Amino acid sequence: MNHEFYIKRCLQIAKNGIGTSRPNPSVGAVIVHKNKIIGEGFTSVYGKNHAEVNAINAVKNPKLLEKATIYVTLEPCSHFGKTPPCADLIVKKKLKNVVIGCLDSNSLVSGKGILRLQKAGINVIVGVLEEACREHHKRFFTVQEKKRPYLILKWAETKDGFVYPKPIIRPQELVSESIKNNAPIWISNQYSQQLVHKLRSKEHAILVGTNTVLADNPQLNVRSWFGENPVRVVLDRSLRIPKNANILDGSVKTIVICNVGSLRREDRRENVCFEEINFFKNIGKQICDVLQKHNIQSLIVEGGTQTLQTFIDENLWDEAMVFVGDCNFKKGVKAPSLKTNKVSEQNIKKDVLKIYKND
Ligand SMILES: NC(=O)C1=CN([C@@H]2O[C@H](COP(=O)(O)OP(=O)(O)OC[C@H]3O[C@@H](n4cnc5c(N)ncnc54)[C@H](OP(=O)(O)O)[C@@H]3O)[C@@H](O)[C@H]2O)C=CC1
Ligand SMILES: Nc1c(N[C@@H]2O[C@H](COP(=O)(O)O)[C@@H](O)[C@H]2O)[nH]c(=O)[nH]c1=O
Ligand SMILES: [Zn+2]
Repeated sequence: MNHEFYIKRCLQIAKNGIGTSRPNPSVGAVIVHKNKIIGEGFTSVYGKNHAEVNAINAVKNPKLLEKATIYVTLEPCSHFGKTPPCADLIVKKKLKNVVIGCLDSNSLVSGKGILRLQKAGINVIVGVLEEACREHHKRFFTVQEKKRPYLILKWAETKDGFVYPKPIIRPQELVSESIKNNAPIWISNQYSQQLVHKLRSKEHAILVGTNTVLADNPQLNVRSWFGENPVRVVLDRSLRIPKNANILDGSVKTIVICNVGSLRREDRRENVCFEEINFFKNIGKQICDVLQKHNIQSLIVEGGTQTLQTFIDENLWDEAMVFVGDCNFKKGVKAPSLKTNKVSEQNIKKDVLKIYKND
């Protein structure tokens, strides 16, 4: 049997649950009998069925299960969470073989799911396309193993390395009424922008710095794709962002991170959660701790340069997506500097998307 072929199919369908299954990993499961797929499933929204249950329920003739193989991207669970253990269901349905992409590193499950299957006399194979499965479950593994969200840095720069054509805006240049007229200056093209919205729909939260809000008045939502808007996170050390900024409109959950002691009663707003950190050191680490507290599984850091550089300098990032637009600014706010070799590059019309990984 071609195990890699069926695990590839599991990975393909597992993509459907990214962005909706969290904090559960989006697992893919495929049931095969005599080289024919007889059932498929991926993880439902949190609290509902796991992939294995959906795949088993999809099999029209349950009698075939006893002679079938189930393929899964991640070790079947063995604990009672929101739902009963999938390993127990596989034992109960008497599946013959289980082929697993990678082990679960959740201490409640790790190795225990496999043990349960083996004790019931089921043949278990582990580690088929292991690296690809770990990559697919990167958000889940980062939270489990590093106790922080999966961190994606993202920005657009000109060919000559700028993110904005003017010097940084000083707070005194802005009065609260004027922010409504502010908008981003686009470097990347409309196709790249749509790709960014797709990316936003897959990740749990999105963060920007204070100057970015003042200069761009961003919305940070998913308008050009489908799916949920990410939780907005904004740095506002001394709470200088005007209350009429789009980011504070309460349309999605928003977390404002300010300096210890700067929050006054009158700053509080509906649907905005204020969190205090110490802005003098380890800002990135403290932000991660705040996000971990809010159970955030992944974060896109969208800029500006100072905010992105904060995460780079603390070596707190997993991947970086840099869109290089087809233009030059000659001066302005410099792009962050990343001293890592890029792993891939693709053209989006005249833009180039460079992807870096931090191993
Ligand atoms: N091309 C692109 O992809 C993007 C471009 N931009 C552009 O970038 C420009 C803004 O970039 P930039 O000026 O770097 O600003 P940021 O948006 O990174 O905001 C910087 C501010 O955030 C707070 N802050 C962030 N990190 C730290 C830190 N480590 N320590 C203390 N305070 C911190 C500070 O606020 P405080 O001063 O109150 O202490 C600081 O002034 C804008 O003009 C925007 O248009 C922005 C995003 C993406
Ligand atoms: N200028 C620029 C970007 N800018 C980023 O996008 C934010 C605006 O988001 P929204 O208000 O949702 O459209 C802006 O504040 C900044 O973080 N992004 C890019 O992909 N390409 C670009 O050229
Ligand atoms: Zn399960």
